[in-house]
Amino acid sequence: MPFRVLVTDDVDRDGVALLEAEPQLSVDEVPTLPKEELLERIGDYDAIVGRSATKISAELLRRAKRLRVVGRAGVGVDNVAMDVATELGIAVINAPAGNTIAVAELVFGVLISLIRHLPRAVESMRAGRWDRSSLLGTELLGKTIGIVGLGRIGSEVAARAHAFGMQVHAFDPYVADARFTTLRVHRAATLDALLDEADIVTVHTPLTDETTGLIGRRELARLRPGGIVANLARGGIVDDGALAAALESGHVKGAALDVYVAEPLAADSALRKLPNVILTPHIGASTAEAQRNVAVDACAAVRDALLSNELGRSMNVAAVDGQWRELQPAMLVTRRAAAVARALLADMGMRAPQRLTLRCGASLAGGQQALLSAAALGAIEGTAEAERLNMINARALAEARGLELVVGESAALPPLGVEVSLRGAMQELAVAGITSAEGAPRLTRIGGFRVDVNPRQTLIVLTNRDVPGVIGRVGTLLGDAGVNIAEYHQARLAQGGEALAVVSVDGRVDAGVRQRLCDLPDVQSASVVQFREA
Ligand SMILES: NC(=O)c1ccc[n+]([C@@H]2O[C@H](COP(=O)([O-])OP(=O)(O)OC[C@H]3O[C@@H](n4cnc5c(N)ncnc54)[C@H](O)[C@@H]3O)[C@@H](O)[C@H]2O)c1
Ligand SMILES: O=C(O)CC[C@@H](O)C(=O)O
Repeated sequence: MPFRVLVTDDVDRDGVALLEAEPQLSVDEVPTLPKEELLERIGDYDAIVGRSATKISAELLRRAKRLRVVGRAGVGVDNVAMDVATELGIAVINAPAGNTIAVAELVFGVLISLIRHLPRAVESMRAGRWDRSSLLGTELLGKTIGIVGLGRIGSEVAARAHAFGMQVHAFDPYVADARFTTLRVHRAATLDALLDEADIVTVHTPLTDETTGLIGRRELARLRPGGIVANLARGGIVDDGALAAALESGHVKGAALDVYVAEPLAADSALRKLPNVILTPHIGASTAEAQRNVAVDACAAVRDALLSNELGRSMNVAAVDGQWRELQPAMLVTRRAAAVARALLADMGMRAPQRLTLRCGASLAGGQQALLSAAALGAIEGTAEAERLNMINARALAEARGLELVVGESAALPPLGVEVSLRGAMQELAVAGITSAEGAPRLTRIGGFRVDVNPRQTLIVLTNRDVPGVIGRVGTLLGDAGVNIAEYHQARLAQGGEALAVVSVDGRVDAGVRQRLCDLPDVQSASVVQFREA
């Protein structure tokens, strides 16, 4: 059955066409739906793609029993209940870069409109007047622009501000000095320092707890008299009430707003009546180029997530710096190692490990967070509802069970090696593996035993006394049970001592066969690890 994708909010055609081109995808394109209708329909879809108009609420996500992917043709995901999506294992994919230029250009559009009184000039001409004297403006040249948030858009605003001959200052505690230097931007040590210097303040941060009300009454008062404020980022970063008061008192000379706490802005909002304010209806990203860019970007990523389980672009899966495909073998061996450790400990009577420690070789350092998700997945799969368990929610689910997750690099491992260690109150077991560019991933160590086996389909792990005849008896028993052996690796610590065998077999091994293995002479334990599909 094809995956069903609901596309809404006027996502650009070029993006939708990418989805429609796939025979395995069935696409329904609808205008922005009223909340109740969307709640009714969402249960039929595997993915939804939209812009900011459709609210992907917790209620909607919980109704969406099939949903695997939310695609956002744009940057902001403040319309998506991200925590709930993560809890349910639903990937949230956005298009972070495609509308950067559109917003940066609009910043200068609205600033020049403000300081040259363009709306009044146009209006006066339409009214048949010739009011040149009341339309005396000011210039950008030589003025100081204070950029709050030197990310994608803030950086493009900085580049354009230079072109206008402005002094460019910015405040962004999360951006390194080197970036300020490259962009030729003066770093303000604090927001207050920025406000002290700026003639124009423009915000380009996300809306977070920290940035809500970032520019409030105190900050506006700090701005020099006659200052200008622009918010084309998210409603609420600039406190509208405080801004209105500062504009009415004349302390702030002008403001430009494209975004509002509640959108659409109420028809009777007091903001609409403020003097010298340019209001636009959230059109920062509304250029043909930007809409095409974000639609193509988001739809391609949604397609790949559905058809190839490619989650590297998902915001709520651990970041892997664009190396999702390259990390697949390492993720697989990590997940398998964790599954083996969990199964062996469970057979020793320890079903609730308290701590999972993942160590990665040097070449896997950039993928540590994704690999930790893979380890968490391996550690709980088989004991959680498979339908809803994936790389996105595995860590949250594991932690909810009290499993502490730790990851770090280890110089003792080969560059492409991993080791998953699970620890309970009394026992600890480490399972190591390795991946290579060419071959299949291999498990290389179980506890103290060196092994060499490809963890595919089903693994039987036996402990036995190192005496003659055990391998033959195991082989015969499995053969009689119709279980085909793919690989058999026998390891021992010392001749005649304890030995461990890992047997990779095709298909399933039932409880009866396992019991008969346990009952064989000289076999001390037999565990069966049935791997889930990758
Ligand atoms: N008006 C529109 O149509 C439109 C379109 C696109 C993006 N946006 C909004 O613009 C904003 C910026 O987008 P972007 O793509 O540049 O994001 P980005 O993530 O590239 O940059 C955001 C920057 O804000 C900084 N930041 C975070 N918290 C901060 C704080 N407390 N103080 C100072 N800096 C802080 C971050 O370090 C980062 O550098 C977002 O809110 C986005 O939703 C609006
Ligand atoms: O046009 C839109 O859908 C919103 C654009 C913008 O705010 C974004 O978050 O990308």
